[in-house]
Amino acid sequence: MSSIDRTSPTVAAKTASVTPASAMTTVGANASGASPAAEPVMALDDVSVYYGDVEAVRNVSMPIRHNQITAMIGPSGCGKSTVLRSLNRMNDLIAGARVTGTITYHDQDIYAPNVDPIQVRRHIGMVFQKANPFPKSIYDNVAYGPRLNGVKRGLDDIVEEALTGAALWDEVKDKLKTSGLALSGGQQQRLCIARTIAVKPEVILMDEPCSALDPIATSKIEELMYQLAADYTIVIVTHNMQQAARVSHYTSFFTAEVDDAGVRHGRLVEFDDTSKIFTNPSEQRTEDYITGRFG
Ligand SMILES: Nc1ncnc2c1ncn2[C@@H]1O[C@H](COP(=O)(O)OP(=O)(O)OP(=O)(O)O)[C@@H](O)[C@H]1O
Repeated sequence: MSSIDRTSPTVAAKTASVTPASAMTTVGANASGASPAAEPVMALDDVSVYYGDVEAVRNVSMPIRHNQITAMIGPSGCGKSTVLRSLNRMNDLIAGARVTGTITYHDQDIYAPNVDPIQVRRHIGMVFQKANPFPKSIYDNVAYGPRLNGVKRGLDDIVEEALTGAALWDEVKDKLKTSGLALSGGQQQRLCIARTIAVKPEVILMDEPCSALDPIATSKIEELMYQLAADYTIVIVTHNMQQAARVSHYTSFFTAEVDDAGVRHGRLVEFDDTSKIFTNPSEQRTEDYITGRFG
């Protein structure tokens, strides 16, 4: 296997039911809309991530379900970003980082020796904490990935479609030649989302995409996430529990534990429907965290 196949029959049918974000505004009020029927697109099985000799995250197992939004929450340093980066092999770019266990995408091990990480990232895209447009025009930012993939024709349509999908088209359609860096922070983040969806990934990883944004720009991105979930599977790391409760269908709660040898590791405490995590979690540690008793 040298490439990654996203057309597995296991996810041929779109099974998600998406609840409008506006219907989910307060912590605990989330009707979740989690679709138990949604097939996993990805699965983590006993995943540990090391930086050199240090095991930063230990034994994580959870599914990432098709066209659902999965949030990762937990206190600082518990390994949320580390796990997120392992989902599209971004950790490969960090010297000394190593993943054990299995992460599959459509039942294919993305760390198998014959899998090309660039192919993985084509199917599993990423949006970072700080918007990072290239110092290029808005058009060229969005066209960058398709051009890299050898697309020469129909770029105008691809750019319009991606900017429309990222809820930015109306704001920029008359200034496509303007630098992406001239946009506001929230617009830059939506430009980065447009850049990501222009290459039509199936999964979008978002690492605290709103942490640098004001509340209005944040609510636009949250609304956008909900729209994107009709077509994409999204995994989001967020420090903001209300955000996790508002936007996600599933939530994984991580914490850091100190083992018998005194070494600190990130652990997945609980994974469940977001509504369950925020109203009736199974673990005391989850309840303590979401009620603000620690973290
Ligand atoms: N590039 C790296 N090299 C070495 N150690 C790292 C690296 N990145 C993260 N770590 C360590 O891995 C552990 C988990 O970090 P990570 O950033 O994944 O946690 P997090 O839950 O996302 O934290 P935060 O919420 O503060 O962003 C921490 O102990 C951190 O110091």
